Amino acid sequence: MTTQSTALITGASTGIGATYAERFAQRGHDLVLVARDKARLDALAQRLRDERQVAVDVLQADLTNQADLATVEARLRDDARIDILINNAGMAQSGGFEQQTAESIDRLIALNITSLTRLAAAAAPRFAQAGAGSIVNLGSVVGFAPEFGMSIYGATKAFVLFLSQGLSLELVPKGVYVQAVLPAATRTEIWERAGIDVNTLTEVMDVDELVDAALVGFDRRELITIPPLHVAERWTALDGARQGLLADIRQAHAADRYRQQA
Ligand SMILES: NC(=O)C1=CN([C@@H]2O[C@H](COP(=O)(O)OP(=O)(O)OC[C@H]3O[C@@H](n4cnc5c(N)ncnc54)[C@H](OP(=O)(O)O)[C@@H]3O)[C@@H](O)[C@H]2O)C=CC1
Ligand SMILES: N[C@@H](C=O)C(=O)O
Repeated sequence: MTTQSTALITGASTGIGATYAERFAQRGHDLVLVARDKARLDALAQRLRDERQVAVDVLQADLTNQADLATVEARLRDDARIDILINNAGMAQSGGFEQQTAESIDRLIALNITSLTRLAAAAAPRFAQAGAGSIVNLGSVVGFAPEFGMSIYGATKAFVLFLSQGLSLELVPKGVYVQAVLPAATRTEIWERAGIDVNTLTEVMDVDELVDAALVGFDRRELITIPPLHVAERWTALDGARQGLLADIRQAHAADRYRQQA
């Protein structure tokens, strides 16, 4: 059986995921492409087989469906050729918090949080056992921006950042690389799917540029890759301030500002 490195990419039928598929095929990786739209997946798979002479499997799955998610989990657990997981599938939020329904909330969290976490959990033990493997999680700068107005979406992306930092601390000592990629507005269908005209946005990055930048971070084994952040020190300062806050936590007693004056 071939030991060719294989990348499993979720949300691979279009946008960032489809671009990751192009790039990893160019790099000679075999692929497993996951999404709901089988026709688009099949067309991309055949083109990449023809153009790049790599093996491409299509795994049609709705990652908000428990049975489909379990199928993809099993593939990650059982297929030893897969050593890269691109946890990319995601959706944005349509409307404000008050316009959300139980179903829209459940769908957003099921895709952006549950499926991403479950797939990382399916891959991590085998990667750790092998002492190798990469897990790439697609977050968003919106995870830093409650001002953006997509409160649930942004919260899902803040989750992705936190999870990636935690997984990196746990898995890097076992030889597993973890990367969180945080794009800003990037020209894909996600906007139209959320009912937003991408052409109304002032600045939008081309998807090829986003993924190529994310892969620079991947090749450098960077933990947090924020392609649109031109002042890298902003992130290091933010994360340093976070760690400073933790250092100032005194758990035994409430801070003076919360203590009733006698
Ligand atoms: N574009 C942007 O501005 C930004 C995007 N991101 C993040 O990047 C990631 C990719 O987004 P982007 O490429 O822009 O989005 P697109 O909407 O262009 O693509 C989303 C992909 O996810 C798949 N997908 C959607 N729902 C499901 C589902 N229920 N089950 C399985 N697959 C599903 C879609 O395929 P199908 O419909 O065939 O299932 C598609 O392949 C997301 O996590 C997003 O949050 C982060 C910051 C900015
Ligand atoms: N997907 C975009 C918001 O809809 C983003 O994360 O910027």
